[in-house]
Amino acid sequence: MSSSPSLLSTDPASDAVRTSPNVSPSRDFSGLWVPLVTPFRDGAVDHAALSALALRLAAEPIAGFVVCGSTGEAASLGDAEQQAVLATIAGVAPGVRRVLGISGYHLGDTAKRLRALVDAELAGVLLPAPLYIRPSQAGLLDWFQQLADASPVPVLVYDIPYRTGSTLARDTLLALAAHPRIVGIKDCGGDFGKTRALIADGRLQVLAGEDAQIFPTVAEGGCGAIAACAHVQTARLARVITLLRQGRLLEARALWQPLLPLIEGLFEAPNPAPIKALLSGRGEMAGELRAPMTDAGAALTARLLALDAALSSGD
Ligand SMILES: O=C(O)C1=N[C@H](C(=O)O)C[C@H](O)C1
Repeated sequence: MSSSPSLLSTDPASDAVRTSPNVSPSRDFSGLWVPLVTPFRDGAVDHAALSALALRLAAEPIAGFVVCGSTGEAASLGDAEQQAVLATIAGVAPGVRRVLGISGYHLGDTAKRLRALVDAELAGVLLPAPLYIRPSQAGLLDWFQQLADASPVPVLVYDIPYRTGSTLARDTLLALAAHPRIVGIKDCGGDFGKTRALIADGRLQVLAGEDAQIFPTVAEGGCGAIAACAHVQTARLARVITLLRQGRLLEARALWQPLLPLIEGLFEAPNPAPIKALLSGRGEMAGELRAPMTDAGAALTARLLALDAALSSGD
């Protein structure tokens, strides 16, 4: 897992693009975010494994953690469990910025949960469209505006139609960019024209939300990524983003292309089963998931372990 100087280390000047110019630090979400898995053991959250994972990743060049996102299996965690997960991460890595995933379909309840975060010391919240309902664009606009009004911290819109059932239209996102608390988007929208339009507009920070889209998104002007693959090969991924933001395309591509088989493998079964299997194979946690999630299977796990090991030995 070590990274050799030849590929990954940097001279100070080469790492100059760490944050976005002209963006206040508290509203800057650029860089590589790790949407943490939630380790389970014998059916319960394994806080020891979670602490060890957060500590390991805190030493890597990341922008922060996304807690209780889709990769964190938030849908299978009760409220008390979510709070405990957040507390564990804040306890072991207090210096690492935290974004909390908040999803739901009841506007009032979701707003209440947001208002309750006033003392949670979060960098932001990650907010998807209401699940299951499939409202009109006007309804979606209203959902995000009302929740952004209620949020005590900056909001990243989570555009993920294949999970929520709702597509956020380009004009809806551009209208949301006018809200003072909406600062960015985690882009799983599957429409690169929309991605480009948001980057060109410039008001929202665009973060790739699909692991395979990290390179094209940042190469076209996005500022980072929230990606499950960042649990492993973290320094290499962070370096790809830094190099792209510096316009060093060929160097970035040389680091990126060897990652693709691993990234593809990590999404051959529903996320987060493969990344949990890989972390389990590395001895970092049990590979347990909560129903209805099912495990990644022995063959995929073995392939992921081999790909990860080969990347690490080639650094
Ligand atoms: O947890 C997340 O946030 C991520 N979501 C995507 C998903 O919905 O599976 C994938 C991404 O790597 C991380």
